[in-house]
Amino acid sequence: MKNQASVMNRELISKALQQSVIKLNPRLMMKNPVMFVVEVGLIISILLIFVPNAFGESVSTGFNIAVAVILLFTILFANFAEALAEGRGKAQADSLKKTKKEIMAHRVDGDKVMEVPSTDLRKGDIVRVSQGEMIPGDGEVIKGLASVDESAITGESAPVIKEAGGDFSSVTGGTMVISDEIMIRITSDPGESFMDRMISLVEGAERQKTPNEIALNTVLISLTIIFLMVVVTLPFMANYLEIDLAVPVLIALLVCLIPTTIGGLLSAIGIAGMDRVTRFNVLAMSGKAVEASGDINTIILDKTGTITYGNRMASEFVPTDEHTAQEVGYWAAISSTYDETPEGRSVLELMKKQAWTYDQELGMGAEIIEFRAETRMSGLNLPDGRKVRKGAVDAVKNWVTEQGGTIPPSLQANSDAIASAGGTPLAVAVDHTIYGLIYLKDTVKAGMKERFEQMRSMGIKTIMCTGDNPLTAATIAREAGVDDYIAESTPEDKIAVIRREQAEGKLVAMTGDGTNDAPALAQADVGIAMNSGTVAAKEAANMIDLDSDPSKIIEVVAIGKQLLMTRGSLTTFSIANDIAKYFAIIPAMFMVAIPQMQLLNVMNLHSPTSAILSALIFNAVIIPILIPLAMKGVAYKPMSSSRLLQRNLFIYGFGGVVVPFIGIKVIDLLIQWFV
Ligand SMILES: Nc1ncnc2c1ncn2[C@@H]1O[C@H](COP(=O)(O)OP(=O)(O)OP(=O)(O)O)[C@@H](O)[C@H]1O
Ligand SMILES: [K+]
Ligand SMILES: [Mg+2]
Repeated sequence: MKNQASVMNRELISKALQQSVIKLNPRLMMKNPVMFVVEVGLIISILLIFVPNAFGESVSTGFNIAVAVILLFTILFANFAEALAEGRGKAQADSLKKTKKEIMAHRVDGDKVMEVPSTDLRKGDIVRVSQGEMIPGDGEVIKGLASVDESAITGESAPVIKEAGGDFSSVTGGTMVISDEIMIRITSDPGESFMDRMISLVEGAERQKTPNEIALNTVLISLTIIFLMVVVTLPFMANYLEIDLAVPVLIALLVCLIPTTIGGLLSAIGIAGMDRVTRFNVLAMSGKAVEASGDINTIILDKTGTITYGNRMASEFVPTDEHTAQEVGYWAAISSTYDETPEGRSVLELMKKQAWTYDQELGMGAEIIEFRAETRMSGLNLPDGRKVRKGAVDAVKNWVTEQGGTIPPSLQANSDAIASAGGTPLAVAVDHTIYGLIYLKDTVKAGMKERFEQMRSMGIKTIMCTGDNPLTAATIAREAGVDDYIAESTPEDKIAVIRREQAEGKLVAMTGDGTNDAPALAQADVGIAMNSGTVAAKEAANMIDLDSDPSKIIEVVAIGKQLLMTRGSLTTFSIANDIAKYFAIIPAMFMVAIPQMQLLNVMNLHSPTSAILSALIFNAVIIPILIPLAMKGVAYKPMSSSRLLQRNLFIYGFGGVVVPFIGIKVIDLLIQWFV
């Protein structure tokens, strides 16, 4: 994603110009009712050029042609805004498509290995990928460990470790294995891969109007209908005053009154917002998620892999009372014989590093108790009847007590010492005896404290939710600088926290990487999964951060706020504008018949004709003038939302009334020699 198409290059502009003409098709136009009304006006005014008396009172052919030309440009400008916004996504999609090529995969069928094209792979297929080979499809590592170059999708050149079991098990098609060998279970059918989704996303194929946009559109349509009724009834009232109003004049009045500025820019604003998120290397699955992030009050983060680097490694075996470190290591290793999680394998690595041995045969034929977030334990039930466990200290304590064992006196102090240093203690037990602890080390990602400080200044509360013990949680929470934390939380607890906040009327974002985070990611208003995380997490989320940086939420929130502000500001501006145009046109229409109307001609415009045309020209050119603002968004500074609102109301409301007076006057001065 980092190899972006430059913001405005020649090719982009020429394609957008083409699209602006193609979009004149009334069937496409109908999707934007405000601009569709302008198009109907255009058709009528063209008709009047050829049949001037079609609706009675006629005006000069020159005026008729002028109105038609200005209306045509009004529509073209609006189309251009939308096409330009869409064009950037299309250019990105094209460059992504180029990286997508067909490759050969080694599909494993039982003990046969078959060479098949990647397009033949289906969900559930198992493939083997070795050093130097491209990963043929999205999937989950089921065996082995490899370093993978994901720069094709993330733009990040440093390789990442992918391994079975843990939160780093998901792989993406099109990325490259640069060392070792892994077995992968394919998780997507052809055409539904991550890359496919990414392409259709940036291409805008999946773009749907957000609820906010639909609401605003409804307001704009209502305004249009109201003004349409006003303009249609106007001739009857005028008739009563014995004034004849020509149809082209009425069309010009209508187009000036209806909210064409925001109507023309609305979809460009939305598309550009999505595009800005993508440029921060975040994939948003819907515009709704981007908008919601602008109003986020609370952010829930998981600890391991989100706030910390997540490579929780065994660094020491700590015995209790009469036991030795070797004994702890021995039983920790036995319990980890089949534990494919990074924590489990790091135990075996620490044994190797210490050059301590254990009976590798002992675990053979044992019943495997896999690690689960709910039990927070893993281990084996040995064939000889002994049960070996390792896991969160409180979980193992409960398990030992249930079997009638006692808790060694020194356990608590040792475990507290590890936890207060920010480490995770895992207790190791066989039946009713606790041998000691495994010290799992992890570190807080760099720069977290400053980032959480920034969130606080944006008025966002941060809560860390972890399955870890309270002491470790407290230490990491302090180190990272989050506002609040919840320890020993199960997946259900994470959802409960989100629901509690939502019940208070708050909008909640959740970041996470694990399968156990998936339900919470789905429950949150904005769920951001780390790209390093599991397939389940990525599927449940409505955004994926390709850089796996949880503090990226700051940028996403800023973009969301900016999107909402831009839309609000331009709507205010557009409607304020129309008031000024009203003052230009209404006096002009009645001036000839009612000389007193001259009083209302506050702008002292040259003639009725030039007044109407100036207003109409201003109405058209304001659209392209505002395109850069619609695309870039109005500037966002972290401050309270009420102050922001006041500031924007002043700039865009007051500015919206004043600017047209000046603009129309200038245009009037310029065209007075022609009319
Ligand atoms: N392989 C394992 N075997 C036994 N116990 C484990 C294993 N891995 C983790 N644990 C224990 O289970 C607890 C919960 O782990 P898990 O990774 O599910 O936490 P979590 O809820 O995702 O929170 P976070 O990711 O923020 O730490 C850990 O704190 C640890 O005590
Ligand atoms: K208008
Ligand atoms: Mg986790």
